[in-house]
Amino acid sequence: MTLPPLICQSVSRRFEDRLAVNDLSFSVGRGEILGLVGPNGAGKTTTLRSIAGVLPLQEGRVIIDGHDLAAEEMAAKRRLAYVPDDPAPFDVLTVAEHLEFTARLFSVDDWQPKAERLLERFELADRADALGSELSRGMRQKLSFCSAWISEPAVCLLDEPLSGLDPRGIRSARAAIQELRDQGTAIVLSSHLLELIQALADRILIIDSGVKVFEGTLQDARASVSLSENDSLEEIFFAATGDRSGRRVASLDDISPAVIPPLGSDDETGPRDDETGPA
Ligand SMILES: Nc1ncnc2c1ncn2[C@@H]1O[C@H](COP(=O)(O)OP(=O)(O)OP(=O)(O)O)[C@@H](O)[C@H]1O
Repeated sequence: MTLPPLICQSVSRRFEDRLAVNDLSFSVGRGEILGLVGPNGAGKTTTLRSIAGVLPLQEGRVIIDGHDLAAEEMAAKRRLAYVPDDPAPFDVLTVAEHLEFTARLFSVDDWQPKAERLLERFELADRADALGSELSRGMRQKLSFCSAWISEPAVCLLDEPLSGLDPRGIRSARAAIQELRDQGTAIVLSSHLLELIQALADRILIIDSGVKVFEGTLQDARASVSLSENDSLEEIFFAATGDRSGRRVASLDDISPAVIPPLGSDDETGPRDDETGPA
């Protein structure tokens, strides 16, 4: 039996009286990109920050590469990389020192050649000695990519990963995301760039007001809202999230697959084969 590298089970997150994420469950399989989309304030960043352990988990369960985030925090976090929407490197560390720090933290073998390759790839090699405080917005983004990639994570969370990148950086980042997927990493890719999601994601998770409104493939979504096979994710997005009065054009609930075991399941090792998501 193989568990998906990322399992989120009934995750909820409240900020005072506002429920930002509401009973959200999904999983991401090995070598799969899950596209996370939703309107402003839908709860995408809160979801990613909860999985990454940046926000303490209030309700629900997160399992990363077989490790329960609450019970085995360090083991779970060692298998996870997170590229936040606004990366903030340490002001007093250089670019090269960031990669050394990350590599040592994650016990990466033979990290130096990997770091050099990543710096070349993301066009940071000539800024290796620059301090974090000296980096532009796009350079901080590229450094965040390098730091995530060097740990060879089982699960990678990407929050608006292309923001701030120049055209060459965008091309490199897209290729790097696909290669990471091909190496078997489970990726959650959150973005408002629906063209990016449509091009890279294997499945889509649409959330609105913290609630899942759809999980599945583009084909599933098109079928459920009677769109043609040429209709884009943008059409599906509007159908799923409705107009701003809250009205949904169509319900997509019926085709959202249940892929994880119920909370409190007796089988702590996870779901049976026939209950798991894509392997
Ligand atoms: N630290 C916080 N304190 C209070 N409320 C918060 C905090 N972080 C997020 N929220 C609220 O939680 C809800 C979800 O925010 P979140 O940033 O997760 O949305 P998002 O889908 O990432 O939005 P966007 O697309 O605009 O980035 C919003 O109502 C937001 O105001």
